[in-house]
This record gives sequence, C-alpha cells and structure tokens, in this order.
Amino acid sequence: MTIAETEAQPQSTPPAWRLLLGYVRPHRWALFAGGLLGLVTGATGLLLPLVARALIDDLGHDRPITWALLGMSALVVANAAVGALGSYVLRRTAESVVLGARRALSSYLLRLRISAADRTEPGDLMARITSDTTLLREVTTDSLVGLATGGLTLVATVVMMGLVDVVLLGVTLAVILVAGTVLGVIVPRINRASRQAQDAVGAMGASLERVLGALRTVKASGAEHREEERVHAAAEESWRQSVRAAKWSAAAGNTAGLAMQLAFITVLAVGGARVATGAIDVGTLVAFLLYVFYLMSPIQQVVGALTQYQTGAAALARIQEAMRLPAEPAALPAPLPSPGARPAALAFENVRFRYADDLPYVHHGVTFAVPAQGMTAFVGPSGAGKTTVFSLIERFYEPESGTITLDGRDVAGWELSRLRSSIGYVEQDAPVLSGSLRDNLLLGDPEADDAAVLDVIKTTRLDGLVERLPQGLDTLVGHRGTKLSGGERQRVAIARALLRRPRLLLLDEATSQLDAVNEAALRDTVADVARSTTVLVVAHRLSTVTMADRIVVMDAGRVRAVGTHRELVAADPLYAELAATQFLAASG
Ligand SMILES: Nc1ncnc2c1ncn2[C@@H]1O[C@H](COP(=O)(O)OP(=O)(O)OP(=O)(O)O)[C@@H](O)[C@H]1O
Repeated sequence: MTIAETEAQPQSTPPAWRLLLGYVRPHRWALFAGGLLGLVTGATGLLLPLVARALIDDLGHDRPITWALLGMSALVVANAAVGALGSYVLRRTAESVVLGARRALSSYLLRLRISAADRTEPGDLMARITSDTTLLREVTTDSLVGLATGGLTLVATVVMMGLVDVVLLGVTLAVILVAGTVLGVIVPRINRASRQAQDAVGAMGASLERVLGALRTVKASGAEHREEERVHAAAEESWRQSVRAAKWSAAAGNTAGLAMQLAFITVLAVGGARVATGAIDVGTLVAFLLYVFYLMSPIQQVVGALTQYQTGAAALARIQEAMRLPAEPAALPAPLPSPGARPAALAFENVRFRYADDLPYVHHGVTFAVPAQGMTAFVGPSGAGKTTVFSLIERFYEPESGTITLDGRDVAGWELSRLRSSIGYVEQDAPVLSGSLRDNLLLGDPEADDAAVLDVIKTTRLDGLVERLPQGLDTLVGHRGTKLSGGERQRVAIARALLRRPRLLLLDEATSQLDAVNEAALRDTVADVARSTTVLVVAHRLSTVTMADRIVVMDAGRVRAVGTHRELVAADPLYAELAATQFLAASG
C-alpha cells in the first residue's frame, strides 16, 4: 500500500513553489551568486564580438593587434573561469538543497508513528528519500535559475519591443497568449505523468524491499520468477509514465518554438502592411523582427524551466505527502535509568484498543496490575492480544479508552523519550541489525563502557559465543543477524535491552522452539534479571511460566485469570489445557 492510499494527515498542502522555496531559502544567496555568475558569463560572451570587431578594424588600419589579442584571450579565459565557477556554485547549491530535503525527510520518517509505519511500505518511503529528493536538484538549478534569468531577459526584450512599436508588440503578445493557453493544457499533464512515474518508482522500491527482505523464503518457495515480474511491472510503469512526461515536455518545447515562428510570420505580415501604409519605416520592422528572434531563447528557457519544474513539483508533493504522515514529536534522547534504579510498577485499567477504526477491538477492557520487581508471564491463545499489551506500554499506539500507569502515573502523560528510556523491549523476532555485535549491543546505550558490555554478555550467557567469533565483539553479524542462530539473536536482543538498565523489561518470547541449551540459558538470564527489575514476558513455553511469580491468562482481548502456575492449573480450564500442550500459544 502506498502512502497515497493511507491516512496522510488531512492538512491542506501548500503549493509546490512554496515548498520549493522553503528548501531553497537557506541557500538563496548561493543561488543568487550562481545566477549572477551565469549572467556575467553571458555578458563576457557578448563582449567577444565587439573585441573581434575592434581587432578586425585594427588589422584594416594597420594598427598593432597585440592588445586586442590579449583582450580576447583574457575574455575567453575569464568566460571559461566564471562559467565554471558559476556552474559549480549552482550545482553545489542544488546538492545542498537535496541534502536538506534528505535530512528533513529522513529525520521525520524516523519519528513516524508505528501506526503510520504499519500502513506504509518501507521501500516506497526509501524511494522518496533517495529518488524523489534527487529530482529537486534539477529544479533548483535549471528551473529556478532558468526562470529568473530567462524571465529577466524576456521582460527586458518585451520592453525594448514596446519602445520600437506597440502595435507589433500587441500582435506578438497575442500569438504568445494563444501558445500560453496551449501550454496551460500541456504542463499539468507533465506533472501528472511525473507523479505517476515517481509513484511507480516507489512501488518498485516496495516490491524490491519485499523480496530482498525475505530472499530465503522467496527462493525456498520458488517464487523468484513471480516476484521478478512484480518488480519489472513497476519498473515498466515508471518507464511508461516517464515516456509520457517526455512526450508532453517535447510538445511544450515545440509549442514554444512554433509560437515564435508564427509570431515572426504574423509580425512580418502585419509589419509589412504597416510599412506599406507608412505607419512605420522598414528599419523599425527589421529591428522588431530581430527582437522577435531575441525573444526565442528566453522563452525556450522559461518553458524549459516550467516543464522541469513540473517534475520537481511532483517529487515535492511525494516528499510532502510522507512528511504529513503522523509522527511523534521530536525530542532529544532521555537519560537512561541510573544503575540500581528501582523497578517500575505497571497497571492496565479497563483498556480498550483497536489498531484502526475499521478493525475489530483487540483489547475489550484489559485490567491487571504488576507490582515492582519479579516476573509476570502473559499467556493465551495466539491473537489474544498479548504482544499488543507491550505495544501499548511503549506507546507505539494509544488506547481508545482506559488507562495504563507506570509507577502510578498515566503513561499518556509521560514524555515519550523518558518513558521509553525506562523500558527495555525485546521483540518476538528479536531483530538484530547489520553491523558488528558491539554495534548491536550499543544501539540502546552508545555510552556504555566495556565493563557494562561484558557484564550483560555474561548475564545473557553470550560469553561463549563472543570467544568463538573470529573478531569477538567486532564480528559482523550480517543483514538482520543472519550469521547468528535464533537463540543467539534472542540473547543479543536481551543483552541490548539490559544494557539500558531498564526499570521494566518487556520480553516477547519467540514462538520457535529453542534447543535445550539455549532454552536453559535464556531461562536463567530472565530469572537473574527478574531479581532486580520488573520483567513482563509474553510466554510461549511452559518452562518460562513455571518460574513466573504470576501469570496473566488472556483470551480474545480480555484477562480471564491471574495466578501462579499451580493455582491456574487448578482454577482455569483454558490455562490447564494450554499448559498440557507444553506450548502456551499454539492454537487460536
Ligand atoms: N499492527 C497491527 N495492525 C492491525 N492488526 C494487528 C496488528 N498487530 C496485531 N494485530 C492483530 O491484533 C490481534 C492481537 O495480536 P497480538 O500480536 O497482540 O496477539 P498475541 O496474543 O501476542 O499473539 P501471538 O501469541 O500469536 O504472538 C491479532 O488478531 C492481530 O492480527
């Protein structure tokens, strides 16, 4: 699903030119300097014929030509140097605009609400940061500078034409007006086609991300060919739309060219008649016709700038669309709890929640309380809403009604970064990021010293692994930690969470079975941690619940019982049945 199909916030979008100016404003002086250097280059170019005329004149009169030659050489060198400097300044400015847009967009996307991220494709968002921002480069230089310099020349030429003959100017402007109306129809089509081409690039990014993110599954399912077709279809759609945009751009350029030639013919006809009636002399007509020729270049420049601008406007709209997705407020990271900070107490009070208005409720009034310290296990059939409990504690989503309190304070009133800095969260599939083992551990606390790292490595029984790895902690773990076993990945994720000294540890146990050694290591780790902090575990294994201080049994979005293993086996038939299977969330 692309962003366009989701819940981009219903704010009115400012016009593209205003968005563009927002990105360009910090670089306006550099852009001005680049434009000015371009004008100087043009002016030095205009001087050359004059010097050449002087040189020929000197030759004709047998005068020395050294100075004229030196002057011409100096002008040629100055023209090349100023031209190179001008294009460098413009190019650099354009790259700075791209950089600004990339920084703004990537910062924004990292703050995206999980509810918004759920409904977008990472590949499409990536295309917006990489491909759409690139399109701003040409808009900044070609379009803005082209519009400014072309526009200036255009106005100057029109003024000169008015001074020569107002009637012929009226005739010229009438032809240009007709062409402008045609362009008014063509130009929005360039915008639409460019937008669709960029949307298709986004769709291609999404398809690619889908395949490359699950390459093993794709290969194992023999689905390479089908997936390849999806990616190719998106690439071809982008091609089709880009070709459409090219067609309309070409039409726009040629309309402008045609208009100028028609203007020339019309001026020749009307001017000829005026010469015949004696209203103007031949010299005026010739001068005016020369101006019509002069007009050609700035008009082409302005039309080129406008068509180029349409591509940029389409890209800007896509960038802006992403930046209207709901995001969390920007905040500096909060300090982590100090060593030995007291464990947190947690309570849910009649919490009702659903992931979206058109989806059924996941929590129908969940209520439970967890005292500070010790281990609480959540069990229940698959889909009962256990993981959702963790997501709500982390405030990845907000409940529709009811309250969630941490240390007696509603989490809705906590500053987000402070709330999250108190919590350690280990997701069910225990994501490990590419990079080294050390990078992964320090993700939550880059300031952690070696002693703290070694400490969590020992607590999570990872010391054996670190010794075995060729470069120890600096060994690269591969994309998503593919070089580690499932159990190792889980313990790395726990170590990472523990390094933050959480006052509340949320551990979503993996549903996959671990071998006996890994399972024992994990159990011992959790038991150790529960002695000094509050641990909540979504439990899928009997071995985990038997050591829990209390067990919360959930079913279909409600808490149906709370107690110890022994109490629940006797009192709750669902729990007794789940416990009998040894695997506590096997069936829904
Ligand atoms: N991001 C989401 N958007 C929409 N629905 C979701 C989302 N995450 C979970 N759900 C739905 O909410 C319900 C509860 O999911 P949850 O992950 O909390 O269950 P669970 O009890 O942890 O299950 P399991 O034991 O299988 O992990 C499920 O029906 C699931 O399909």
